[in-house]
Amino acid sequence: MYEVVKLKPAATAPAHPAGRPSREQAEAAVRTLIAWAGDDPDREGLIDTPRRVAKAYEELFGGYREDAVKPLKRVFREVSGYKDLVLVRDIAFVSHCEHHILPVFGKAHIGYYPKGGVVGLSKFARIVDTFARRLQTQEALSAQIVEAIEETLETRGVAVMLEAEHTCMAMRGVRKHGTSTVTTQFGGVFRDDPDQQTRFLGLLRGAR
Ligand SMILES: Nc1nc2c(ncn2[C@@H]2O[C@H](COP(=O)(O)OP(=O)(O)OP(=O)(O)O)[C@@H](O)[C@H]2O)c(=O)[nH]1
Ligand SMILES: [Zn+2]
Repeated sequence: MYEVVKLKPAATAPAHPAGRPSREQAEAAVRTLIAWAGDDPDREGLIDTPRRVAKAYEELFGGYREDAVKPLKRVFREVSGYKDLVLVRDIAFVSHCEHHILPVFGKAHIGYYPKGGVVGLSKFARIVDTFARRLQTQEALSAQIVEAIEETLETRGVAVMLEAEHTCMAMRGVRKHGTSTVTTQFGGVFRDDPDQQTRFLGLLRGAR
């Protein structure tokens, strides 16, 4: 059922065929949800809430209007021949699950073996952020990050691990707090060589 969606990472969005609704339509939808929850959208405390929620959505889902691979296009080649593993750990992210539109809080860890040069370390956080600020499953988010890096950077291999808490499991439904979900996605030497996966996982567990 949760088949990993093959998104073209460079695509800004799998947009609705009818186009983006207007801001007024978005605000009207929030009014409807407030009334559905059981409150009066016209009372003083709530009158500006539809405007605020639409504005918050602009930010929380800004990833639909960004090109995820653009940050990776600036490559530094003068690295004295460095070709070993680069691992960026603990990239905090907030996403939203596509089933309940509730927050997912997590950390991403990204490793790669450079081939044609290296990229600025902050760029991995930018990629995570762009994909995270879309409606997601954790599996698809993991796969999209690897696919974007593989398609844009010359590497011998890319590895991604995400650890996240899904508030849709904590706040509602089964109401289990503190559950974390771990996903991994491997490309290149990490996919082909179990020893490389072990090295990546070992460095993740290593001294902090
Ligand atoms: N595989 C996967 N599942 C997710 C993710 N985020 C949320 N879910 C799950 O999506 C499922 C949706 O299940 P449904 O039975 O369609 O919806 P539901 O009745 O709201 O499910 P409950 O949460 O069990 O109450 C739930 O089991 C969630 O835990 C994710 O990133 N990956
Ligand atoms: Zn959910």
